Amino acid sequence: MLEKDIEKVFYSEAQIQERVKVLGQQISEDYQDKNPLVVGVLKGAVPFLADLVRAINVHLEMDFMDVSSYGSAFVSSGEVRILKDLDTVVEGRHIILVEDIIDSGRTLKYLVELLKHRKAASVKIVTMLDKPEGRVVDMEADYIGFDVPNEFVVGYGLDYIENYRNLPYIGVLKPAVYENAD
Ligand SMILES: O=P(O)(O)OC[C@H]1O[C@H](OP(=O)(O)OP(=O)(O)O)[C@H](O)[C@@H]1O
Ligand SMILES: Nc1nc2[nH]cnc2c(=O)[nH]1
Repeated sequence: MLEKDIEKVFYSEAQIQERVKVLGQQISEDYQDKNPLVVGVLKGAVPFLADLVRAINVHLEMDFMDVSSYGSAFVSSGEVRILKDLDTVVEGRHIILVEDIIDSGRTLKYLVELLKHRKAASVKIVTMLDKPEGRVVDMEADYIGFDVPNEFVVGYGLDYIENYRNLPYIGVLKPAVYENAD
């Protein structure tokens, strides 16, 4: 079972779901008649995006991008590459970028600049988690679920070598999990 690998829960399923509802209400108020394009950043944002769009009560469209910036399991390489681009034309659209976490800020900085270059009407960021102590570039989200300390977190989309994304809560792994990894 997955639970046995968890050392500490930072945010429970109930806390997350309650927070997602509030974010959805705020976004609904801010985006009336704007038909935003909600852009999920694969893969980590998928659980959050799935819950968030169902808490938003305005017309919207969805699309996805896949970018890679993580050199190893824990340390960002600093270089962002597009693995899957959007299918939608961005020019003139109000973009809501959905992320599971902002850590160094490099992924979002790259994406925001790209979308502005493509002449988006506006670009705003919603992230479930913000890790301010991890920041190496200047980047802030417009809507934030929760802050987390400078620890490697998993769950609710966040992985450790592709595992634990399906946990409905957010926490940290027991040290033994890392010790037993190859
Ligand atoms: O602020 P940063 O330091 O750039 O880190 C944040 C990014 O790192 C993770 O993605 P990852 O590249 O691990 O891909 P994944 O979503 O597929 O797990 C996360 O989902 C963010 O996209
Ligand atoms: N799983 C996971 N991925 C990240 N990407 C950037 N920071 C983190 C983190 O704390 N956990």
